[in-house]
Amino acid sequence: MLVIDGLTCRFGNKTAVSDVNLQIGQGAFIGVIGRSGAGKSTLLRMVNRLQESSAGRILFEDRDVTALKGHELRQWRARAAMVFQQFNLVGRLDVLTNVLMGRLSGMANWRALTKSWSAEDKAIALSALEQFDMANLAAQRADSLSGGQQQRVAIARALVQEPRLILADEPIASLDPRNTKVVMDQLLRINKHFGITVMCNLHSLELARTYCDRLVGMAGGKVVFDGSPSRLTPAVARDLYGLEAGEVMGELADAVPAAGGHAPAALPATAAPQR
Ligand SMILES: Nc1ncnc2c1ncn2[C@@H]1O[C@H](COP(=O)(O)OP(=O)(O)OP(=O)(O)O)[C@@H](O)[C@H]1O
Repeated sequence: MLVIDGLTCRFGNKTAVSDVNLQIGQGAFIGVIGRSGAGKSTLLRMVNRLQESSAGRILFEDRDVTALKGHELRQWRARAAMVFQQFNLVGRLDVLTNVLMGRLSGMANWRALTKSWSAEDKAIALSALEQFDMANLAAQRADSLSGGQQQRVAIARALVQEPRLILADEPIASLDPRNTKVVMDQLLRINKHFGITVMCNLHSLELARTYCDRLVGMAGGKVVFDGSPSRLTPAVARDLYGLEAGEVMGELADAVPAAGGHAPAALPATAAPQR
């Protein structure tokens, strides 16, 4: 269980994330939705501790993640693997080495410094590539791959970190529709097969409704919707996205009522299904 308790992040006078409270059971697939600037990235980055919080706590299986330092913090960052919109691979290195980077946190210092991978680490990395039908690309430079292939390598790298949680920050924002489906299917497979919790920031509500079992809607740094995708009605979308609602709702756009006819402001955060 991941517990986010009163989590807040301020940048100077700006409150990017304000008093967020969530309880997320192991194995959930959570979509974090909301317009640009709502605080989605900051929330995910705080969970990984890439971004320090200004107030509040993060607990994972009753352990206070917000207090971790040094080796324990590095281990947490491996257990809560990030997947980024821009993949964050090392382009000049081959695919296998990029995946092996996911093993660094568990390696002895001398091995990590000299990048002398053990036979076991190589086997784990190759097996991760095989799972996604990418073993044939192991020797290719990462920057020679398409965007979709690079994101699949990044997810393989996340998987060899032996994560309990994958934090995917708009993972398909740079991809075409075909690769979007491949990458989302890959995240779903990891979620279902290994029981790894996924928290995924998504711009498209259509995708969020298709893949996620729970949606967390943010506006102005606060959670304003928390519930199952079926409860994400056009009216809720309008509250979250305003005039952009039609654009992000995809095939449901026609059902979105005309602007101005709906009460704005924050919705009450609702009791969410906990798994
Ligand atoms: N390092 C930073 N310094 C100052 N302000 C920041 C920083 N990071 C984020 N912000 C601000 O915090 C707010 C939330 O940003 P965040 O990136 O979390 O939103 P988001 O919902 O992920 O948006 P997007 O979908 O555009 O990525 C924004 O107003 C943003 O400008």
